[in-house]
Amino acid sequence: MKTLAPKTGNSCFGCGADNPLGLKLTFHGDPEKGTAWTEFLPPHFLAGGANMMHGGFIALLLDEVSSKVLSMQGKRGVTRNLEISYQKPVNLSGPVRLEGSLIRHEGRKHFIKARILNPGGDVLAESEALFLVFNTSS
Ligand SMILES: CCCCCCCCCC(=O)SCCNC(=O)CCNC(=O)[C@H](O)C(C)(C)COP(=O)(O)OP(=O)(O)OC[C@H]1O[C@@H](n2cnc3c(N)ncnc32)[C@H](O)[C@@H]1OP(=O)(O)O
Repeated sequence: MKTLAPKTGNSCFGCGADNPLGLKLTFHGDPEKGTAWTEFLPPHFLAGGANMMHGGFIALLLDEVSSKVLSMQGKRGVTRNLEISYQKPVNLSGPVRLEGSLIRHEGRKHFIKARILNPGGDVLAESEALFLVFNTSS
C-alpha cells in the first residue's frame, strides 16, 4: 500500500499543495494491483444545480483518480480519452469515495476504469479512460 499526499510546488487542482482553490486530495493505492482511491467531503463550490455536483467536476474527479493509478506505479502520463457514465447525482452533503484501477496496458497506452461511490456503496458515476504514458518502455 502506498500513499500520495499533496506536494509543495504542485499546483494541480486535484492533488497539489500549492493551488489555493484546489482540493488537496491525498490518495492511497496498491502499485502492484494497479489501484488508487481516496475519500473526501466535496466542498460546495463544486456544485452544479441544487445540491448536486457539477458534471464537469465529476469528470475531473474521475480523471484525477485515474491518473493516480499511474502515479502509484511511478508513471507519468496524460489523458487521451475519458468516457463517462453519469448514473446518479453526486450529492454534496456527504463524503464520496473515488476508486480507479488499471484494466490493461499496451506499451504506452494505459486503459483505466474509475468510479465515484457514496457511503452506502452506490455507484454514482463511472468512467473508462485511455492515458498515454511518457516514461515507460514496456
Ligand atoms: C507530465 C505528467 C502530468 C500529469 C498530469 C495528470 C493530470 C490528470 C490527467 C489530465 O487531466 S492530463 C490533461 C488532459 N489531457 C491532455 O491535455 C492531453 C492532450 N493530448 C495530447 O497531448 C496528445 O493527444 C497525447 C500526448 C495524449 C497523445 O498524442 P500522440 O500524438 O502521441 O498519440 P495519438 O493521439 O495519435 O494517439 C495515441 C494512441 O491512442 C490510440 N487511441 C486513440 N483513441 C483510442 C481509443 N478510443 N481506443 C484505443 N486506442 C485509441 C491511437 O490509435 C494511438 O495508437 P498508436 O500509438 O498505437 O498509433
